[in-house]
Amino acid sequence: MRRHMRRSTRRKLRENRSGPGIVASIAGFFWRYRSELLPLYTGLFLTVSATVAHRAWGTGGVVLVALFCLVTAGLFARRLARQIERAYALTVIFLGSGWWLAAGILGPGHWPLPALLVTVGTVAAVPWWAHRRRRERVRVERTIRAWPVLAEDAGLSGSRVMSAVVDAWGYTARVALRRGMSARSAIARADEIASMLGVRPNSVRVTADPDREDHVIVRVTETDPLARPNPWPGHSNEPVTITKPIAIGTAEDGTTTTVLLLRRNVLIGGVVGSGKSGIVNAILAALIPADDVIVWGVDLKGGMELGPWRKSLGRLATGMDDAVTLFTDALAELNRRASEQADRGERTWNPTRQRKALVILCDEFAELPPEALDLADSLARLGRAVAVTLIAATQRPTQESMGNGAIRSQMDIRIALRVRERADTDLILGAGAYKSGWRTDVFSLPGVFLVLDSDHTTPIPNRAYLVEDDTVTAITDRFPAPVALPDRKDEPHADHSADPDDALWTALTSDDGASVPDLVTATGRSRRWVYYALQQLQETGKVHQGAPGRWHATPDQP
Ligand SMILES: Nc1ncnc2c1ncn2[C@@H]1O[C@H](COP(=O)(O)OP(=O)(O)OP(=O)(O)O)[C@@H](O)[C@H]1O
Repeated sequence: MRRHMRRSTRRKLRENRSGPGIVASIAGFFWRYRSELLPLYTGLFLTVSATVAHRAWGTGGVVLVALFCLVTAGLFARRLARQIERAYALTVIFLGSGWWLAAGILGPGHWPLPALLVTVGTVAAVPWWAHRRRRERVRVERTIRAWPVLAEDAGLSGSRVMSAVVDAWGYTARVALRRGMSARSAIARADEIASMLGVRPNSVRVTADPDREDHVIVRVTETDPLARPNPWPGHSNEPVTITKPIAIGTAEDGTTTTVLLLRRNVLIGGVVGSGKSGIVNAILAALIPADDVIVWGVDLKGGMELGPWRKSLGRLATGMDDAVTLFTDALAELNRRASEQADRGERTWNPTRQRKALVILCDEFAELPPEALDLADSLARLGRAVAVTLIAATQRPTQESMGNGAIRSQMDIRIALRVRERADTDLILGAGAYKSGWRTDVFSLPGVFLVLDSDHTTPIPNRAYLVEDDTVTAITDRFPAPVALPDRKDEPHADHSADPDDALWTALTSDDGASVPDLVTATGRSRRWVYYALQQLQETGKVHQGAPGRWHATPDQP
């Protein structure tokens, strides 16, 4: 890349300049390579200044100046961000001041000072020459200088780099366009910019500057941080809840990619093998431990994808008829919640352990029969207030496969993996996304995605966590789906007012636990109901018997 840029910059400069003098060329060389030549310049400066000091000042003056320089430079060096850089700078300052002190008193030609300057100076220069961040910075500076000359090749004549930030994987520059040029036309020139810079295909991303139409942000990724699979990191120590964003991968800039699922529907799209099921797995791995959510799955590949999660799913439908039944029941649950909300006089359903959010996750959404699509449409439209979330994964979310586009318009979070055609990016992310720089046709690796929602408004590539099969087994063994409490319509006792599920848990979590008669009184339900509830909760390890006849909620295991 560097050779390519250097060559074309020189060619352009030759074309633009009329006969540079030899002195100008030599000066230009020493200026251009000033970073690499800094050790030489430092050695020269030390020699000349020590010669002057030796001739002009006495020993006292030299010592004072050396001490002053040592302390001042040392204070500056301490401000460097990295410890290793601070240590290097302090060592060089110490050695340089020591040599200068000796040279100022004895004269720079006094043996062995010249030999020491050359040998110690060369050894000390090696880390400087090798320092990756310095080299990166120099390279970006050169790119910025060369930009106005090279930009013509990419159809961006008149543009200039306003600022640039170098990071571990590349650099990001803010580019001012020539007057009259729109950000959109610069965004369409990402490939030409990559060619102009001589970098890998698809390693340049151009996005609009939110503040100005005549500026764009150019991101050049030199080392792809997403090239390696991103292993699932395990659960954090924080309690998992659907009310907080969950982590599903890592962004190109090294930050964790999180999405908030509560009161939002999710569309995941991408070609075969792009990693849709991988994202579904990452979502499940993060969500399953939350005790304020129950997940129902629809997998029209006969359970191939969601089958391994069966133990942790409240329900799993693997056939067309099952899917229709599941969506019908989900809609009935939604309506039940809505009327319960109305009775309680509450506007929104706030998920708790007893009143869980419901997430319906559907792989191969486009395969659903039309009647299920109608039900899914109602769920997507009406589910937010009662904490029902629909997550749909599909290859191409066309109008037909998304219930004439009605369901697509209800999808608040759009996750786009690799697509084959540009138009498919717009199908997943929304019209105009591609032209605004949201390009996923350039992705080649499974699990690399863009996410668009109210929290993610710039097209930063991410890689989903890769959840291996044994991780799925470990999670499902540890977090089996909670068993629904029996829904028996026993006559409540006259003094009963609380929700029976809430009352049951309150009684079971009290210090002394509760006996069956206590639970009957607390819940207002029959003995049979209580026995049945305890039996189910015991099977899933949620309750245990302490003293004979007394039941306790089992504390959450670490
Ligand atoms: N985040 C990821 N990191 C690395 N590899 C992944 C990731 N996600 C998926 N893969 C790999 O890519 C391959 C295809 O993934 P997956 O089955 O998720 O794709 P898909 O889009 O669901 O395909 P289909 O449309 O056939 O269901 C699998 O071999 C999987 O191991």
